[in-house]
Amino acid sequence: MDKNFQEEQFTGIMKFTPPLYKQRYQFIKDLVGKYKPKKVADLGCADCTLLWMLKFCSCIEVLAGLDICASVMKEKMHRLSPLPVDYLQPAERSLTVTLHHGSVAHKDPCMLGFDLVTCIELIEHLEESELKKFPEVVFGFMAPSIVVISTPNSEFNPLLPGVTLFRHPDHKFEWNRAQFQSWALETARCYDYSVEFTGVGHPPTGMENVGFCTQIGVFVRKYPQTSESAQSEKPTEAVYKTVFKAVYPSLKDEKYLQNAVVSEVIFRAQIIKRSLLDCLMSEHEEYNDDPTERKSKFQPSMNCFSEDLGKLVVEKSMGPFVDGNMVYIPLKTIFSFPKVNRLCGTFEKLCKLIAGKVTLSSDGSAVMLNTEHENEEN
Ligand SMILES: C[S@@+](CC[C@H](N)C(=O)[O-])C[C@H]1O[C@@H](n2cnc3c(N)ncnc32)[C@H](O)[C@@H]1O
Ligand SMILES: [Mg+2]
Repeated sequence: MDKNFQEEQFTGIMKFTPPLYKQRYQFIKDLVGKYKPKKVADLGCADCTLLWMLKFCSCIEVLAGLDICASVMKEKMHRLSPLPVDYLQPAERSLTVTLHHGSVAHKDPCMLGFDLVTCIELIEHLEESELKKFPEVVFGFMAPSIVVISTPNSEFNPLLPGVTLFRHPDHKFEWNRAQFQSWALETARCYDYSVEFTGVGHPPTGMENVGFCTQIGVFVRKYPQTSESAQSEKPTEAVYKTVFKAVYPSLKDEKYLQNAVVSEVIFRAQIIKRSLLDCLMSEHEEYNDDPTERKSKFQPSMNCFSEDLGKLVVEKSMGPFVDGNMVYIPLKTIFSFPKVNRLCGTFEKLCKLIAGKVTLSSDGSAVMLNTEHENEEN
């Protein structure tokens, strides 16, 4: 028996493991993993569960949902808001999530420029007049690189207990594989897409001829969109109503980048200061000399810092030192830490981001920390 399908005596209880809706969402997640789209729109997004799952895909920078029913979208849309952790540790990517109230039978410029458009269990809910307009809106107007459409495969229905006509009372139709494939092939031909058919929800052993429980068409646009074709028919009027918008904190935003860099610089400087003072104290104990005299001329060997995790190779000339009550940690040393390096990119950017936020030596080349605070803490 197939591993994701369990059945008892065929006419008895049948259930998919994982549940079919989860298999559909996982199919989309896998596709996102494969194609790495930046902008994804989910049409007929209902309670936004798929969008919520997709917000964790780090390639995605724009997520949009559309549904004709505003109340179902609003039910759990708070799940799409940033969490406290998103502010504490802003991600490197930017992410904007928007929900629109409207119909897939209408064009709206907010749906332009997407890489992937998903329509999961949507088309069978469309009235005949809406279904007629759907290809022109999705493939002609939105024209994303990839469209995924899933819909029930009616050939599987005899295996589902209790299903007489349709699987759901709101379904306007349910197609067999030949019907779906002929509609999909004609749509693909008309709008210059290729289409491949697959599905989720395997039939039980011996019943393979009925096909998947959910049939899926993956449409890929044949030619890259030219700016001319993208511009050719832009309606001036927005018809959808935006019901939700969240802009996630991101290191792409200078404000969050500055916070992250300043905290990292202070954190690194504190660690170096502590190692330096520990070295100083152990050398003092070893030689039993006058620590104040030693302190003022102390320039440690880099061995003191060799155990600092993740530190790049540091030249001896970059070494930190103590002068009087101040510890000087050269910015070059701090820049050599991988995380600081990655966040800033260039040394100039590091200097710019911390200017006015971190106390620097008069020539601006080193972070200055007071040794006094160290003693107060102890
Ligand atoms: C069966 S639900 C599928 C929900 C979701 N895609 C999923 O897979 O869990 C179909 C959704 O399509 C929405 N819908 C129906 N007609 C629509 C239309 N013309 N435009 C946009 N959404 C529509 C319904 O409100 C409903 O939320
Ligand atoms: Mg349905």
